[in-house]
Amino acid sequence: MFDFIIIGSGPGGLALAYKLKARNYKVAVVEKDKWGGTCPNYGCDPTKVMMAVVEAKQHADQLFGEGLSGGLKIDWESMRQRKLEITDPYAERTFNGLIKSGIECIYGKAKFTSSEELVVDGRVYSARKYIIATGSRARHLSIEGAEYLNDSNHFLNLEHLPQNITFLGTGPVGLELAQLAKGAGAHVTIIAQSNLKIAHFDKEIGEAYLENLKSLGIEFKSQILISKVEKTSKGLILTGNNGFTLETDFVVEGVGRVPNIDLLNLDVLGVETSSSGVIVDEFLQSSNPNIYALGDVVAKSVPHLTPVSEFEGNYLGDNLEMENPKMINYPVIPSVVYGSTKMAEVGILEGKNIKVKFFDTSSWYSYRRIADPVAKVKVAINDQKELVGASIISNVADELVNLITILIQKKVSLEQLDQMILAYPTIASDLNYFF
Ligand SMILES: Cc1cc2nc3c(=O)[nH]c(=O)nc-3n(C[C@H](O)[C@H](O)[C@H](O)COP(=O)(O)OP(=O)(O)OC[C@H]3O[C@@H](n4cnc5c(N)ncnc54)[C@H](O)[C@@H]3O)c2cc1C
Ligand SMILES: NC(=O)c1ccc[n+]([C@@H]2O[C@H](COP(=O)([O-])OP(=O)(O)OC[C@H]3O[C@@H](n4cnc5c(N)ncnc54)[C@H](O)[C@@H]3O)[C@@H](O)[C@H]2O)c1
Repeated sequence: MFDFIIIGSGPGGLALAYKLKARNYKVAVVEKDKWGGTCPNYGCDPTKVMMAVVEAKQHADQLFGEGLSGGLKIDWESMRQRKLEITDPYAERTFNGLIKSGIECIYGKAKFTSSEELVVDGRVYSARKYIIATGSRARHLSIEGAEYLNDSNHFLNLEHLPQNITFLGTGPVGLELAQLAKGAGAHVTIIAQSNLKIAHFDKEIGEAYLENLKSLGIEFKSQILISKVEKTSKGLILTGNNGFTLETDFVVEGVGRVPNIDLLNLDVLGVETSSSGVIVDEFLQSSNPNIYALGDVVAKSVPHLTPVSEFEGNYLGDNLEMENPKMINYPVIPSVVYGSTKMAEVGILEGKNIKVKFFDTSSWYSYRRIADPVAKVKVAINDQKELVGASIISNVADELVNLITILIQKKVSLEQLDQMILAYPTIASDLNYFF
């Protein structure tokens, strides 16, 4: 009998496993696929390793004629090989790390029985408490010819890059993978089912991000709902509303994700779920007191991101079975859509007594230096003169949003910032201009 069995070895499950082990509990982790979960094997890490190559080329292109000459070309096959070399060893390293720490690793598909036992590929295990950390998987459209649609995993594993690639959806999956395909030389189209906009992001910054993608040569088709995919001798034909048709070689769905709850047989334990995942309270406890959930599998309003899953894993690791557990209290959470030009957002941008300031930073020295093509920052400031939110587009938006996140979370004032010396010229040395 274990104290805790964690189902899923993604960033959330791992953070929790190590915390509970450090508290001397008997812990097991169950995994049905690659140890480490989505982020290192199929998500954040493989996409950003490949993006580094695309970024390097675009940064060089930005300086073309300004001291740089000659052209660079991206080779998909070696870019993919580099990704495999960096990310492939991760699963084995994760497994070895767990074993070395004395955490039991159980390989296979987990499923509950009515007596609160866990069956993993026919073997039965039990624990005092279980934590569901099973993440999510790509949502697939149910349309005619759906078998010709691919998800992000298929795209990232392509040995050769097709000439014409079409992405469905303008979420981060579609927008980021489209830039990898375009950077490596494919003709790329993104199809949006509604008007062109990027959900949750500031309208103006989102529009600037889409305009930048168009300037790179990515084509957009808006208000198109694809209803059929047909295979022909030349490739694929997509059919949509209003007589829309498009010939293409390869289609990638970036139409959201579904929680991995269906395999677990949660109904027999009275665990409440919705189509968005496991329903939990502010202690991450489900409607069955012996079952908790964390990470992407949870139905929640905070974003489904790696650091959020890790935060929840650490939270449970510190609070499970403590006499006075604290309620989970999320800090401000930054989100980034990557690319050479990145879009990033944190905190709030409107509200009572909040003033919004807009800066076109493309003429600032830090941005001129790298010939950043689109650089804008919107910040929100409260009546205490503290930053409470920001929306950013630039080559360095990911770094800037993290710095602003620290300022917001720690309520750093301009006076406090002025007491610090930060290396110049860097993105940090501009921070006091935003107040
Ligand atoms: C293409 C892509 C790019 C992304 N890029 C970023 C990014 O740049 N930054 C970012 O923060 N986030 C990014 N994400 C999101 C990030 O990957 C997830 O938020 C994160 O991995 C969630 O962690 P988790 O621990 O909740 O679940 P997961 O990492 O999904 O882990 C869950 C694990 O549970 C296992 N499992 C499921 N069911 C069972 C079962 N019945 N039995 C046993 N095991 C089971 C799965 O095999 C999986 O390994 C990206 C996602 C994708 C798809
Ligand atoms: N940079 C990052 O942090 C990053 C990168 C990639 C993925 N992720 C995470 O992965 C998850 C999934 O991302 P995603 O982009 O797949 O999902 P998403 O939910 O963010 O976006 C889905 C998109 O698909 C569109 N859509 C839905 N149905 C459609 C249809 N029938 N036809 C065309 N378009 C349709 C939606 O309008 C939306 O634009 C998110 O939780 C995200 O946080 C994060």
